Amino acid sequence: MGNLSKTKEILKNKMDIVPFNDKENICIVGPVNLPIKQGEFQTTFQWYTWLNIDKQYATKELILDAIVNLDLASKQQSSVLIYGDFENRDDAIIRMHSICHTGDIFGSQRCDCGYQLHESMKMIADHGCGAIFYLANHEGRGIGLFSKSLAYLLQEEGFDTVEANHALGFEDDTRNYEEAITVLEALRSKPVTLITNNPKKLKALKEHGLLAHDHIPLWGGVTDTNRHYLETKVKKSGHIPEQQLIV
Ligand SMILES: Nc1nc2c(ncn2[C@@H]2O[C@H](COP(=O)(O)OP(=O)(O)OP(=O)(O)O)[C@@H](O)[C@H]2O)c(=O)[nH]1
Repeated sequence: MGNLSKTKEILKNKMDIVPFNDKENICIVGPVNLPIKQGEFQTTFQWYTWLNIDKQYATKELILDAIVNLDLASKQQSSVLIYGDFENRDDAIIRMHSICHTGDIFGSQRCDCGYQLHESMKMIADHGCGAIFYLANHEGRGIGLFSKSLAYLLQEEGFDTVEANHALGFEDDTRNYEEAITVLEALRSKPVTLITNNPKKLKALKEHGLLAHDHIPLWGGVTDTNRHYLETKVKKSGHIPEQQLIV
């Protein structure tokens, strides 16, 4: 303990650097053993997190030296929970979950995000092999938390979720899945089955040749306060209704 070069050797064994774009690499760290308990549901996932980092930090050593000065707490990172033999098993199921501060953390009933997060974690553990990507730069379908609160204020005046985004000058959905797909490709090369109702997510994976034929729909957690939001997903955002099961 306390020997700096030994500490770095331990950490470097759990780090992987993969190219992302012209300016950045992605540094993936893990697996970290993560026992979790949510009510009756209790299991252990293998947790990986990742950092988009300027290519000037080209080695693990340079990254480890830089982290104290990079103000990482103000740039929230994404992560992924893995269950089972994710690299090798043929039939892995995954969810690409967009962060929802209000739904996932506070249990907001304005949306179905908290339900989808917890339900998909259970589905993956029950299935025996899969991953849940928790995407930190997707808040409010890509508009950010502050803007989402403005959108909610407009919704209280009668706008639906899509109209509120447009009224603020945003697209309905500005999310991008390239970063998560790069990490997925580092963890596994075989196709996956996606837990989603969202055809844009299916399209993103399909373009990378990573999509198994079927998808797994995830409707539920409907309340009086999120029913209109869920209906708007189908009517305006193109989400696949409950009864239509094949891509
Ligand atoms: N702008 C905006 N974002 C919202 C609202 N309600 C939830 N969100 C965000 O929407 C994201 C979840 O997206 P959804 O479209 O509900 O679901 P999805 O991820 O596209 O599709 P599924 O995989 O089927 O769940 C999260 O980032 C939430 O923060 C809202 O009223 N306005």
